[in-house]
Amino acid sequence: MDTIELKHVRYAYPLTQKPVLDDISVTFEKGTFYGVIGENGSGKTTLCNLLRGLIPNFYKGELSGDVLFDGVHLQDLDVDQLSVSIGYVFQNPFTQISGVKKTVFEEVALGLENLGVSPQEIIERVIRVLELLEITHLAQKNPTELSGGQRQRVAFASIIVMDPDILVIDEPTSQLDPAGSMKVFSIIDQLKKQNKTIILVEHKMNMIAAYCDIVLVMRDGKIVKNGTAQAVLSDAALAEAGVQPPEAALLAYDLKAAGIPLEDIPITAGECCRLIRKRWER
Ligand SMILES: Nc1ncnc2c1ncn2[C@@H]1O[C@H](COP(=O)(O)OP(=O)(O)OP(=O)(O)O)[C@@H](O)[C@H]1O
Repeated sequence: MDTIELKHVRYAYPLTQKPVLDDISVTFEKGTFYGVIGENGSGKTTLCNLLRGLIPNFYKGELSGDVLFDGVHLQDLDVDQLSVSIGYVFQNPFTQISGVKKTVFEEVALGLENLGVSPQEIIERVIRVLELLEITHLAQKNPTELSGGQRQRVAFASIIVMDPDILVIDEPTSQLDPAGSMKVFSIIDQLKKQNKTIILVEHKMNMIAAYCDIVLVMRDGKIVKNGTAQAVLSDAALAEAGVQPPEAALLAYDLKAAGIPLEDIPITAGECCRLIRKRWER
C-alpha cells in the first residue's frame, strides 16, 4: 500500500455531538516518517483508530468525508486485509497483548500463525524480531507477567514481525526508560529506511525533531499545522497549540531574547551546537 488520503473527514464518537476529527484533509505518502503531535484530547489516537480501520468497524459513530487507501474507499476494504497492510501499535501495551498465549515467543508468532505462514518461517522471523528488540531473554516468559516497558516491546515486536507496509504507532515509548526509548526510535528509523510509511504519535518533542520528516499538529480535532519537522517545530507559534517546542528551539529563543540571535532556529541539539559555533566564530 502506497498512500492514505483523507479528504474533509469528520468523525464523532457514538452519543457525542462534537466531532473529535473536524474537517481533516491530509495525505500520507510511502516511505515518509510522520510525527503527530498535539495536546491531550486533541484527537491523535482517534486519527490512528481511523487509519487502522477501527473507525468505523469497531467504533461506530458519525463518519463523513473520504478515507482512501491507494484510492479505494475505507468502506470498500476488508478490515482483516487492512490489518495485514497497516500495523497498529496501541498506546496501551496492556490492550495489545492477546492474553491467549502462554509465552512471549508464541505471542509474537500469533499474527503470522493466523496468516498461515509456515512454522519454519515463523520461527526465523520471531527470533529475528526478538533479537532486534533485545527481548530474546523474555521468549519463554508469560506475557501477562511482564512489566509495562517489557509489554510495550513485546507489543511492538508482534506488529513489526508482520512486516506491514504502514506502521501507525501511538506513543510507543510511554512506558520505556530513556535507553529503551532511544532503541525503539532507532528501530522505527530503520523501518523507515526500508521504505515503510511511519505515522507516529509522540509527546517527546526531541525525538520527533530528530527522526520525523513531516510533523502534523492537532488541536481540537483539526490539523492546525502540517509541514517539515524543521518548519513546524521551529515555529514560535507552536506553543499556541499547547505543544512545547524542542529544547534546542527554546534555547535559541532565549538567546535571541538575550540579544544573541542564532542564524536560524534549530530543532535538534546537533544543529544547535553547529549554529552556536558559527555565531561564536563570527
Ligand atoms: N471511545 C470514545 N468515546 C467517546 N469519546 C471519546 C472516545 N475516545 C476518545 N474520546 C474523546 O475524543 C477526544 C480525543 O481523544 P483522543 O484519545 O483521540 O486524543 P489524544 O490526542 O490521543 O489524547 P492523548 O494525548 O491524551 O492520548 C477526547 O475528548 C476524548 O475524550
